[in-house]
Amino acid sequence: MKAIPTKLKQCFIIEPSVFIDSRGYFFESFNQKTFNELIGQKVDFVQDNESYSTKGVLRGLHFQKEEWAQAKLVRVVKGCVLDVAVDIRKDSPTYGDYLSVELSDDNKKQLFIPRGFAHGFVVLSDTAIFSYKCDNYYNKASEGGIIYNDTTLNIDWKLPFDKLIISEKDSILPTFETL
Ligand SMILES: Cc1cn([C@H]2C[C@H](O)[C@@H](COP(=O)(O)OP(=O)(O)O[C@H]3O[C@@H](C)C(=O)[C@@H](O)[C@H]3O)O2)c(=O)[nH]c1=O
Repeated sequence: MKAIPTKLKQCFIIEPSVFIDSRGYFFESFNQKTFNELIGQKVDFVQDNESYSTKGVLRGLHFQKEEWAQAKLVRVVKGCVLDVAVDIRKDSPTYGDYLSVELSDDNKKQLFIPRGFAHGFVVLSDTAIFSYKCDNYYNKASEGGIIYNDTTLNIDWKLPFDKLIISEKDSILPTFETL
């Protein structure tokens, strides 16, 4: 397993070691000890989530506020998504920068997104199963978000806006400037 640093401090691309033989493949999708050593921090994941979406579905950009903030380790079990993490740590030199990475069942990449980020993804394949670990529990009252087409962030979602499928909740999220 490798952890590749990104332009956003504490945000890592994780590449698992995949063992292929005549039966198929095997890989450790998570190993707490290796993971904590590689990223140089101790993260205690407490909740696992999975979602299924069709092509063009965009979920995000989401975060939980203050003491309910969540670090996430995200991956794709089936299909391909463009995953986006936005640095919303006000004291960060990369405040307002975003990282986008294609995650797929083929490349098996994972993205570790620390607390203090907004997160979202768009499905590029016909369907996708998205799976992720969180280091804090879901708390509806502390949910926050940023609108996907925010003009300050100017995120390239790789699909035309008229092909996107977005929940009612996500289509009325506030702008980055209002954070
Ligand atoms: C996120 C979440 C949702 N729910 C419920 C609330 C709601 O009725 C239903 C669907 O919720 P949402 O529409 O918020 O689901 P979704 O848009 O998939 O939300 C997720 O988006 C991605 C981008 C993230 O980063 C996640 O942290 C999470 O915010 O599931 C839980 O019970 N537990 C959870 O942890």
